[in-house]
Amino acid sequence: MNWDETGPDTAADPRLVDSSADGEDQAVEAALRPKDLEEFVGQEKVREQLDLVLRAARARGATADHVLLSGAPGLGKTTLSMIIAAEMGAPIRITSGPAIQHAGDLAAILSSLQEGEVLFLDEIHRMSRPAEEMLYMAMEDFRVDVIVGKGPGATAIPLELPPFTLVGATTRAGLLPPPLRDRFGFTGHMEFYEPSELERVIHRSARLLDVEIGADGAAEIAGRSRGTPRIANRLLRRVRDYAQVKTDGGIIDKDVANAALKVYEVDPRGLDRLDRAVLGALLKLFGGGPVGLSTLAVAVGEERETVEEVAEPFLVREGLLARTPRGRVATPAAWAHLGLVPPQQGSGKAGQPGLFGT
Ligand SMILES: Nc1ncnc2c1ncn2[C@@H]1O[C@H](COP(=O)(O)OP(=O)(O)OP(=O)(O)O)[C@@H](O)[C@H]1O
Repeated sequence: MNWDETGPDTAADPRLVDSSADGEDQAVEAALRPKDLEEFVGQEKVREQLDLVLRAARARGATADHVLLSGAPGLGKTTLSMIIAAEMGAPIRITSGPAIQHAGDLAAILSSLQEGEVLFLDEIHRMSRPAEEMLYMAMEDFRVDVIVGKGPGATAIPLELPPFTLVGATTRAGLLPPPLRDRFGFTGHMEFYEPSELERVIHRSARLLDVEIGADGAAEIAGRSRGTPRIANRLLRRVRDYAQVKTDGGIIDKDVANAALKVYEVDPRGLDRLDRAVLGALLKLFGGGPVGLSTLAVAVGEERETVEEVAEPFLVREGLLARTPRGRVATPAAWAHLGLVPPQQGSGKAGQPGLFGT
């Protein structure tokens, strides 16, 4: 198969393999979200542990303990928070760290919660410091002190809160200050999904979208979904479009999925045009490295941050690229993936330290 690795228009924006949600995702995701723990695919450990936490709380007639969910975007944190509310028969309020810039914003939300309500706080690590400190007391004592006035005349008015369950979500649990982390009764770490789990997600979504898909078609999409259900669902929708136009709505099999994803430039391992441009430049222009990030970014016509934050994490996770103190280095798997042969040791450019800037 002929995949183009370099070229001037390397920016694939918006990217089909980006794990954050775009407008179309948000509209469709509501329909595709599993409604209970039973329907939620994979994450066996988190599911089992959470099931115990929720059952025990229900048996006691109590509000469930606060839950922290950590993991990359698109792995199901929002979905799980909704499931927690559904399993507890409680309403849910959804907000996010960046939306709460002042302690007063948080006080307004907390004071309007109903008893037992689930408060889902996405990107909890991005909350402002004063709001975070208010949250400590709210989580522990179901109370907040609302400060009225300024300077020496300021007074704290205590406000009792109904018991509630905070579900915090973060992409990086390590960024949370320990006092906040410690106030969660349960922490679930969401892992990337196995291809077989993504196949189940795809079959389920296909049923809901009324799309006919074969086992080999689902496997083909799953393998390119970067371990992420959101990407699996998005690729399924694009393959469905292709099948609708090119095969008159025929069944999605391996060949259809393959041909569709070639059009969308998502390769068999889930790399898109930007990923392949970065990898292609590293191998073809710099002999596999080491090469500095800035040099690599110029070579693909992208910003340094785009290469570092958008392309590299997946390439590193896939074991195709390594970040070393001397610069970016391609692994043997990278050469194999692009069907190229690494230069012989000593005869080529590869492995010569400091040759390609920083
Ligand atoms: N375990 C799962 N089983 C089936 N579908 C899933 C699962 N996890 C996620 N999904 C689907 O993937 C999509 C994205 O999930 P969700 O919005 O919960 O991710 P998230 O981790 O909250 O992402 P973000 O951090 O960007 O908010 C949803 O449409 C949901 O239906």
